[in-house]
Amino acid sequence: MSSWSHLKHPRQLYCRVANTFVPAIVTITTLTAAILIRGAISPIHLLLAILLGTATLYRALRPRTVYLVDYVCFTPSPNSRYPKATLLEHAHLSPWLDDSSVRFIDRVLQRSGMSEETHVPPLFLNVEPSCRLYEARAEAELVVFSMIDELLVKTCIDVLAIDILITNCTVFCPVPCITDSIMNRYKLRRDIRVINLSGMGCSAGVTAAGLARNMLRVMPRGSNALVVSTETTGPCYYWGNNHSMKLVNILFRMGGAAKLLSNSEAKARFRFEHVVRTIMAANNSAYRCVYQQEDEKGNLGTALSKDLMAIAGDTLKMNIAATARLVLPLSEIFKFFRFSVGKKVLYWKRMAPYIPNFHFAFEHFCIHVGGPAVIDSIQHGLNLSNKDVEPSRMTLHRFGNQSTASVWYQLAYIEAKGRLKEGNRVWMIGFGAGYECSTAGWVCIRPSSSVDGPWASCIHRYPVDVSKKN
Ligand SMILES: CC(C)(COP(=O)(O)OP(=O)(O)OC[C@H]1O[C@@H](n2cnc3c(N)ncnc32)[C@H](O)[C@@H]1OP(=O)(O)O)[C@@H](O)C(=O)NCCC(=O)NCCSC(=O)CC(=O)O
Repeated sequence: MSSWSHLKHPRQLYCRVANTFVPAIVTITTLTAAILIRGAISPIHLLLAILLGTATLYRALRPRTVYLVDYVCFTPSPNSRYPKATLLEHAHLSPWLDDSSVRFIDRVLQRSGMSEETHVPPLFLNVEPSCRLYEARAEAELVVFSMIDELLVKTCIDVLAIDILITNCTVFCPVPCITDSIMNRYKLRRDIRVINLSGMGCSAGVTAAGLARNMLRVMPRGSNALVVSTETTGPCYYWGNNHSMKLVNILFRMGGAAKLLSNSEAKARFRFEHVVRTIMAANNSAYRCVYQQEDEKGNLGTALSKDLMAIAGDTLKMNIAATARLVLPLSEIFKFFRFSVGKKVLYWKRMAPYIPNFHFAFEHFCIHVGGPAVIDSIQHGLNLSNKDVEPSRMTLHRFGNQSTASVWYQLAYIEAKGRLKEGNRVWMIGFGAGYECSTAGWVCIRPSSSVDGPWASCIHRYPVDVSKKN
């Protein structure tokens, strides 16, 4: 297949010609005609010709607006349900875990804010889930392929119309990579742009969407990007007794989200407004606060530092400073600016911290489901109400920490509750290893007309009261 083979596709061919060649030909012809006959026409006509040419050229070359056509969240099978009692029983039966670890698992499970209905892959039904490569691959393929199948049906897109494929998965990075498995299964075109992100933690889903946006902004109109975000839980399993590393086994669950982005508005449900990334990896404690390592016995796992909440709060503050000027009205920007100058330039130590009111900019908030303490910390940091963080708490309750996909389950929750209206603005806030905070703003063009996806069978039971810790 040559690099032009996709142009055999009539829609692609039409878009390429309409977007690239027609504006260029119109511009060149107009300017040439104007120059050739400039003696015969008045200066005003010449000026108009130049203006028309410039406008046409600007329209052809300006960065394009990017849209979300639709998204799908992985719906786990009821067979993969993982009650807390199963995890605890396995901990009791495990020959490797000491009493302190079993007590720790029990205590954190009770305070995790999670229900009895979260999901894991079948290998977790073993007392010690030793994950081999084929099992990790099976988990990744189950989640990724079922989501893409559903997304293709939902959006009615031909696989040959996909121009960009981006996947993100932190821990499982096989050879060939997940993008190659997708290309192999769906027989995607050879000339598409393919990117596989790994090691980037739970903010990578927002990062991947931002990357797709940047690419679509400069591609021919009508280009499409498939972005697939997941985390495989099997390879994350930690066998040892280090509590900070054990937390991952307790909080993380199976999940994923697939999204179709496009630079054509046709069929789009959301407009992608902005993306802001704040990366704190230059700071040592931020760099170490989500850290893959081996414990003293050589067991591989990822340690979550007790400082994580404070670091997440600091990273969010920096992200807010960059996001505020993009989304807030001038009055709020001015108040925030006055606070920043007072605090940082004039050193007014007793000045009360000013938290911008983001309700001026967004109607809905999708905050990464790191754990109950992470959600509490962000709620406090942004001065949000319990209603604002309800999608986050309910997603944690129903599905656990699904890493990078969790913000999409929250969007699905808001839609399933019928709360998303045309013109509503959504703020997605992802946190992840690095330490990184990636935020994205979306405007709803068309809310979902039906309740489908992961909340379909249980939305009538939500919200539930999670304030009482058992
Ligand atoms: C773990 C919790 C559910 C515990 O709930 P509470 O805070 O209500 O209870 P608590 O403070 O009494 O803590 C219960 C016990 O857990 C211990 N504990 C808490 N955090 C710990 C940590 N990071 N390492 C080791 N132990 C820890 C406490 O010391 C206590 O032990 P003892 O009983 O011995 O006193 C909560 O603290 C929480 O949500 N933590 C955030 C988890 C987290 O880091 N999530 C981010 C995942 S990474 C992610 O999503 C993004 C990404 O990076 O990619």
